[in-house]
Amino acid sequence: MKELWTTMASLMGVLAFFQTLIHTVVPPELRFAVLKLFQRLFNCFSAYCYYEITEIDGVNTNELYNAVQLYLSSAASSSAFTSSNRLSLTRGLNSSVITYGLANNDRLSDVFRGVPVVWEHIVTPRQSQTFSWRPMPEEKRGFTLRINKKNNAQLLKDYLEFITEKAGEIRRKNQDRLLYTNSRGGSLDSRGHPWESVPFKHPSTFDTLAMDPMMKVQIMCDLSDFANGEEFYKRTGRAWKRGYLLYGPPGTGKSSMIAAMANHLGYDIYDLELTEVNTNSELRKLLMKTSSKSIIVIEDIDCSINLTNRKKTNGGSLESASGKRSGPSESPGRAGAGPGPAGPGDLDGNGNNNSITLSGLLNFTDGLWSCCGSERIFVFTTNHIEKLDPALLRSGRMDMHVFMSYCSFPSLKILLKNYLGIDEVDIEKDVLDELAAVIDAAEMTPADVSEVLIKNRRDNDRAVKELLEALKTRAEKRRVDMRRRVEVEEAEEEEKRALDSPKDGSGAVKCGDDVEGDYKKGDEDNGVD
Ligand SMILES: Nc1ncnc2c1ncn2[C@@H]1O[C@H](COP(=O)(O)OP(=O)(O)OP(=O)(O)O)[C@@H](O)[C@H]1O
Ligand SMILES: [Mg+2]
Repeated sequence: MKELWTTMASLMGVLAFFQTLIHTVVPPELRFAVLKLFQRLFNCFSAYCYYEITEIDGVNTNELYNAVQLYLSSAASSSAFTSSNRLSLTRGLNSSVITYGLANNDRLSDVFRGVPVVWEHIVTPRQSQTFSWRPMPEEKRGFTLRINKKNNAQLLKDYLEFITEKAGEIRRKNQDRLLYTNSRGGSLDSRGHPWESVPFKHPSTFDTLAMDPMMKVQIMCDLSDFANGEEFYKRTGRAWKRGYLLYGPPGTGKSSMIAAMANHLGYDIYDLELTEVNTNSELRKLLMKTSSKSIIVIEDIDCSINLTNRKKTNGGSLESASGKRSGPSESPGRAGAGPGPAGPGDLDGNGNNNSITLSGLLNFTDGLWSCCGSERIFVFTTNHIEKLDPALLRSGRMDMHVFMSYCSFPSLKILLKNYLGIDEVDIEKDVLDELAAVIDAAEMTPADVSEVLIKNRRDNDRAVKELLEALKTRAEKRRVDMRRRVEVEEAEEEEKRALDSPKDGSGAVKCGDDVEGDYKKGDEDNGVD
């Protein structure tokens, strides 16, 4: 120990000697160059390489600096005070997340593929204000990366790529999602953007979503596979996109599922209001202005556009897909026509297709234009799947069809946990059995169940009792309705049979009867062409 201190003292002495020597012998204007020379000499003998990443690269912001800052913020928060005593804390506008950062002139160690590296955050006052078109910060900031010389350049490249990727992930996680809408119609904002956005704060997650647990896991895995599937999509030559069709009665959680998907993946949502889109080319422009890592949603697709008369619109839409006939400037007639089921899909007086068609929509989701970005999910919702054109339903078009059903017993357990904070074990056995027995017959939506639970959430016993009552009443009403319907159907059948049977009651065809005429009449009655 004593020897170490002696060596250190002599080293300090040597350094002090050299410093005095430089100050006395070397003229001030050469001092900087001499110091640089010494630094180079020192670097030759050093086992480390140093890389500087400055905040501003010339006059532009250095993206790598921002990425490193974000990456180190997560490293700093995970290793907390173990390697660094001082951390800076920030919270961005519109964000509810607090970010840790490396304090000025502090350092942090990291390990990449088993290789230790050290980051230092260097902040110095900016000395001379050089001329710039934009005001420069008063401080000069940069990160210095120290890495062992024996590690090759490939490692550095991989490490920086890893940091950039990680930073993107953190950025998405930290920022609140954005919900975009095209409710302004075709008009653009000052930046030429057709979408308006607001922070997306929907709290729905897969944990709070009441649905079949198996299906939930399947959808979550599918989403994760999609998000991590860049390599797979590249290898198989498929566009990196996925389509989901959510269908089921109102109040079964289709919109909640979309919010859960966005929160699960950290994607933005583009809520496409089809009734605000006038032409196929407008639709394409909207698509081109969406970002990757987003969910493009068309809610109530059966109500948004007349998708059934496909034959009528097919020819025209091919024209518009080629970009020759449609476009706002070429379709003034449509501009004031207003949306609605009667309008879309029709040809105008000149025979041009100046409106949005099914094939335009399919080009949007499926055709070449759908690939003008990547990592995008299309979600369509409908309450009436039977109303959709088979072209939309055929396999491969929408990758997953998800039926959002009435509240089942497993879903009920999730809602009880969400709203009342209770599990099965907290409910009396016979009440639980009654709930299980009546839930399917009641066909109550999760929205209806939630209403009952919210109303009584201050008193759990009362909430469960009221829910059971509501379920029983609903099940009984359905049973009565069903019986009545069967009776009406039977009566109608009976009446029809009585009308169909020949007056003499024999039913036999006699000579001279107009057989052909009778068949024709019957066919007409049945609506056969
Ligand atoms: N499966 C569910 N899990 C949890 N909550 C649900 C579920 N379904 C409905 N809810 C509750 O009911 C409300 C309405 O649900 P949501 O808007 O998601 O239904 P929807 O299927 O989109 O209905 P619509 O077809 O009318 O658009 C939500 O705010 C949510 O609180
Ligand atoms: Mg909805």
